[in-house]
Amino acid sequence: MALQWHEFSNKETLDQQLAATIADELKKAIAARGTAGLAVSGGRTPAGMFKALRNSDLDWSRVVITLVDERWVQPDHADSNERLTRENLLQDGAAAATFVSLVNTQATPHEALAEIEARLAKMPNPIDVVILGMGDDGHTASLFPAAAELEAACESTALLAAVTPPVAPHQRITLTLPTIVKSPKVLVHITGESKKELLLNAMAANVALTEQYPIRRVLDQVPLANVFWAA
Ligand SMILES: O=C(O)[C@H](O)[C@@H](O)[C@H](O)[C@H](O)COP(=O)(O)O
Repeated sequence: MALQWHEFSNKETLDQQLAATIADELKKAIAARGTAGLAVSGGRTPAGMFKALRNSDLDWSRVVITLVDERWVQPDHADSNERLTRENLLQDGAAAATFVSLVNTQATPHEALAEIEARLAKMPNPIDVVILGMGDDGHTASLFPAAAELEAACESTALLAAVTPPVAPHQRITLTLPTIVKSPKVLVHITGESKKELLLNAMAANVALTEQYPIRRVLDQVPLANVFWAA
């Protein structure tokens, strides 16, 4: 595991540079195999980057986009990561991309897993580019510390797992840790001094404590993780 930090003087520059990096990786994948897969995070951090990425000059019709994780709400809900992605990324040029939704109308993600896992047959495997966020508790994707399903989601051979966060709202569906770390390009997108400090603490923590920090468990298995950060 190695971390490469990319620090920017403001969030706008970070968004543009991260978008340019993602676009380059997607173009390389399309040139190599004719198709490219991208998994994006939700939450508050990515909207500006999505807006910068959506006009990148690439053949979006060859790109398959999904989420790293989704809250178990319908796509018109204010907390939906799909809604965030549709409104901010799947517009302009990127409207031509194929989007794979991670929700259906079943009551829980646990019941829906098999159907949604089958949808991901459209997604290149490994996923060419995975963008991770990080929560204030050290979670990434929906790998939450102390969740009952955490160990299974860190060891599963499936693409997806259902997770019940101990504190955060909504049940979740998430890429499993093995699915994330199989990607050749894992990019971490975080902002603010407290997240920088948290990530550095997680990476420095004694290995016995790493279960408190799912982000560390993921990055320990990535040969080179690039962190994009601005205050
Ligand atoms: O659905 C989600 O909550 C995410 O995909 C999640 O893993 C997110 O990346 C972090 O919670 C950071 O969220 P913020 O960007 O809102 O701080």
